[in-house]
Amino acid sequence: QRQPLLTTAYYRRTCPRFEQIVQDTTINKQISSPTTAAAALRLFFHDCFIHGCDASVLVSSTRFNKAEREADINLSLPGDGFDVIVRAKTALELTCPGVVSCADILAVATRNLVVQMGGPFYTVKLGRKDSLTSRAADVEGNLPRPTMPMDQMIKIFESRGFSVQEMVALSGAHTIGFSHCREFSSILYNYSRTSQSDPAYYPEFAKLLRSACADYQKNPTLSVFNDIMTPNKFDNMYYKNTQKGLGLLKSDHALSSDTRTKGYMDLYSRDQNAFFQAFARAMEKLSVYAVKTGRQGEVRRRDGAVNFIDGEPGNMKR
Ligand code: HEM
Ligand SMILES: [Ca+2]
Ligand SMILES: [Ca+2]
Repeated sequence: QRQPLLTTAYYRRTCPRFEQIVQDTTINKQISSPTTAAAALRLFFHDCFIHGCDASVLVSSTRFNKAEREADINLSLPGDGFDVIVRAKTALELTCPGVVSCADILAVATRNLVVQMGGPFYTVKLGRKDSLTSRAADVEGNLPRPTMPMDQMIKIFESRGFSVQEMVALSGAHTIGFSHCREFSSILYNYSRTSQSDPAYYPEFAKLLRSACADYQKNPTLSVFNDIMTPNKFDNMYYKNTQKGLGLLKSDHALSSDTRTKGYMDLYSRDQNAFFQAFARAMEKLSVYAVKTGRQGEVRRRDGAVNFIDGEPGNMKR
């Protein structure tokens, strides 16, 4: 696929305060809701892997269309991730109406929030257009699940041009944020530390998780930190944890035992600089993955709705 032309100067004349407005919004939002950074980072990943970084994940369902947001895997995306984008969009529409795409806001907000958590800076080029469609049916099978075989996880990344090493680097995102108990609880029982395919939980950690999640079937909102050591800091602790049996998801354990990924997990657990460099480069690459320019998309008036669909109520006319 041809790489469309994005530039860092895209809004320099049409919306010179773009960067400042997004920056003010992410800082205020992260202070009032500390879960925002992880929420936005996962939201961004789930957007980019489905038809590129085009804010398709932000679209709400209508009577006529079940949108990506309502795909099963996206139901757990927290409201704070959507809210920070809506806030920036609202401020930007007051300053430079109809100019800045939701896709650009999501890309820059995510980068800012990663940096605010202590993670590496990377350049985000601008000029993405927003998608004209969003379909829940396009999601399943195109995002990794914790119980997927490694072959399939690798395929999902490689089919989008991301190497095994880049997959491992991007997974370091699990250094922040939460997972719901239902995502890993079934493997907390009856696992064997010696079986190749079972996760090698440190026994005391498994015990802790079993008690934290004991009630999860009655209370599906129960969740735990992805990184129990430094949950609110973007660092390489995710890799150190998984090596010690403190990985949370089955996929985290798989990455540290599979021969194709283990070497990179070792490298990033030893060397935070190597991780930061690889993560920054992979995020920069992710942020331009399959983006839409020109007439392939539009600048939405609101994040949650495409501007006009024939005969569809609830959407603004052009
Ligand atoms: C490699 C395969 C991956 C799998 C199987 C996976 C799976 C998951 C699952 C099941 C959760 C818990 C969601 C919940 O219960 O609410 C989660 C959380 C998260 N994932 Fe991943 N993920 C993967 C890769 C990635 C990548 C590449 C990124 C970003 C670059 C990412 C960023 C996050 C973040 C930030 C959270 C925390 C979300 C929050 O706190 O709201 N993940 N992931
Ligand atoms: Ca998308
Ligand atoms: Ca951490």
